Amino acid sequence: MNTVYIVGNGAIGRALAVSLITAGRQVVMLRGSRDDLPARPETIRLETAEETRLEATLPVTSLRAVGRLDGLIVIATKSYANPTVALALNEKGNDSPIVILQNGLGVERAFMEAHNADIYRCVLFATSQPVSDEQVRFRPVAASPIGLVQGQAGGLHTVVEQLHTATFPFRAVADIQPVVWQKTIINSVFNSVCPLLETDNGVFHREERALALATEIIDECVAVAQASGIRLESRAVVDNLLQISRASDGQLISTLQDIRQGRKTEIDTFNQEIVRIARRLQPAYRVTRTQLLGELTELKSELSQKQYVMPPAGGMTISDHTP
Ligand SMILES: NC(=O)C1=CN([C@@H]2O[C@H](COP(=O)(O)OP(=O)(O)OC[C@H]3O[C@@H](n4cnc5c(N)ncnc54)[C@H](OP(=O)(O)O)[C@@H]3O)[C@@H](O)[C@H]2O)C=CC1
Ligand SMILES: CC(C)(CO)C(=O)C(=O)O
Repeated sequence: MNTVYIVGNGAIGRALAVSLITAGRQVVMLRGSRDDLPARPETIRLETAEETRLEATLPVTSLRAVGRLDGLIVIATKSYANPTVALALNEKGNDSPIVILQNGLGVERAFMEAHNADIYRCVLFATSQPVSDEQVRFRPVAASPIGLVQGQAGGLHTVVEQLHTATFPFRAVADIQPVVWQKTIINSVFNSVCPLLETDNGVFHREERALALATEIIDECVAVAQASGIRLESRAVVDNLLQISRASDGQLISTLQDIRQGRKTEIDTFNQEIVRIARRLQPAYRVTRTQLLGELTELKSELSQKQYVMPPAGGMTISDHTP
């Protein structure tokens, strides 16, 4: 049986690990951000849509501690870690296929530059969030599509079979790029507007003005997608945004959680990547709303990392950030 190596012991990586182990597959979890941990078993509980709880114990070690990886490699880290993770995999002389389970445009680039292996891209139609140190709440919305971005198309169905379970479903698609664009445009709206308004994902189906702003951003980004040869219509993206807004009413987007906890965000692979692509077009496209929202989100993240503190009675202080 082929081992599935999951890099990134976060909300998505853990949900995938439990779904695979409880279906009888072989899994090793590789920590992406830590290389100082001894190998040890870890028990993870998964709360799924039907309120059923699945539990699995799996080996957890660090990416740097393992030797050559012979199996299927799944990348479930945050995308800003990709250059470092791709380099660490490259140092192992690795040629196992890689599947990238991340949001964002161009997130596969670091792996394509570092590896000759087959590289697949998945667009996640699921939400997953930690409930405690051992427990994750996971909700699949639909089977997550996987498509080839580098290498031989013949392996796609085998890769999907290796990852697909009833708990965390996947499906093969011939062309993943339109799906990547649609989801990235949706992320460019959710992951900037919600953190800036300090509100939950439901705002677009509740508030007409928020939906009007979302539609303007979507129109800007769809024009860039179409000029880049991607078949995508604004109406379909707006409908999908509204579905997600209704389904995740009350939930806080990951970017807002990242900002509140002083962590980096993935906004560079959403708004800012679309801005870069728009600039390279001949003639260049202007995506002013998308760009401004991306820049404000980046700035908010930077300020939170510098630990600006807003005291309750107004006036701002800057806390001492001596490391
Ligand atoms: N959660 C969700 O509902 C959804 C998530 N996604 C996407 O899935 C991907 C994974 O997200 P999610 O699991 O929620 O994220 P989490 O923050 O829960 O986990 C991400 C993992 O990334 C690793 N990581 C973070 N920083 C670094 C670093 N500097 N170097 C190396 N590794 C690092 C850590 O792995 P370790 O702990 O092993 O060190 C961390 O656990 C993201 O691209 C996200 O946008 C898409 C749709 C929905
Ligand atoms: C757009 C959304 C909210 C859909 O799950 C998402 O991608 C996320 O949770 O990061």
